[in-house]
Amino acid sequence: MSLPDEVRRHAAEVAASARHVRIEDELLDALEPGEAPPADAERHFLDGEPEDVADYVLALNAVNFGSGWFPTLRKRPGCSGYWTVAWALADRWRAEGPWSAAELRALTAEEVATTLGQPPGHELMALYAQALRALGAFLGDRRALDLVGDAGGRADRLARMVVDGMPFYRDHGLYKRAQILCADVEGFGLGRLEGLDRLTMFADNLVPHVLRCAGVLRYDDALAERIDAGRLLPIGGAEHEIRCCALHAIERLSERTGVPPRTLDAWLWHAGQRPEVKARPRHRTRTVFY
Ligand SMILES: Nc1nc2c(c(CN[C@H]3C=C[C@H](O)[C@@H]3O)cn2[C@@H]2O[C@H](COP(=O)(O)O)[C@@H](O)[C@H]2O)c(=O)[nH]1
Repeated sequence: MSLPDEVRRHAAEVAASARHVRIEDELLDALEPGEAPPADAERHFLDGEPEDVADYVLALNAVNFGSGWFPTLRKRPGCSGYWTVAWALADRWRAEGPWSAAELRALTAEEVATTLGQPPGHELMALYAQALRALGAFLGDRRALDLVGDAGGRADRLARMVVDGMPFYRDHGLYKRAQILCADVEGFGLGRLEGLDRLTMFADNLVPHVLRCAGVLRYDDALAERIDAGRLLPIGGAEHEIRCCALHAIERLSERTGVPPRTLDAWLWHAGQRPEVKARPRHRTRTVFY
């Protein structure tokens, strides 16, 4: 069974037995998912050689987590946590070029903090440095485009390669970051991967929040109060139910609309950047998975 199909089945099983989260099916039909986000050539690194852009996409995806710590990050003006990290990394690429695999293997938390404009002792910077060192070890003497080539143009294989090769991708059951990496390979123009439309939604904390704001996901009172009070949720349990129910709801919406889950995800995540959506607290879990 392909990795995305494994995720689809897992999420359906969790959604069927969820105790804290319910999908309001009739509101799902009424959902306006929004529209495709515009390319952002300032906050992303798009304007370089394909090899350098590929290295950027891999490094950015290696640190595409930390939402549980984002309220403690120094954000760039008008930027969310993700965009703060993406923009700072793009600036580094424009100023000094890519980190080579050897440089990745030697990265310290202090260097990562300096690059991203964060306090040196920040816990998330140590995790980012660990993730980037693991990327350097995983690449060996390859560059990012070589990795895409090794996947033989198949999204499922690329996803499994990074899950097998780097522990921080082992978001078992949902594999959010392994799947979004595949979408980004195509999204950043690095090549065609077959099977992209079989990818599921990318189970982070923002898309489920957009669904909650639309009434599609309903949390039980205790869970809702905890999230609205900004209290962290431990990994597993309710946060896993939230992510599985969101993913399962998007599967249903995809079946009805014919729009691939990865496209619905992009529209909804982009919609989630709106101030009125950001004004309401979403669930926070400190994990390397999203
Ligand atoms: N489901 C889903 N989750 C996504 C993304 C992205 C950005 N990627 C796209 C952006 C342009 C390109 O098209 C990339 O594909 C980040 N995240 C997650 O969000 C969280 C951070 O959120 P905030 O606090 O607001 O920055 C964090 O867990 C991060 O892992 C996505 O697209 N879908």
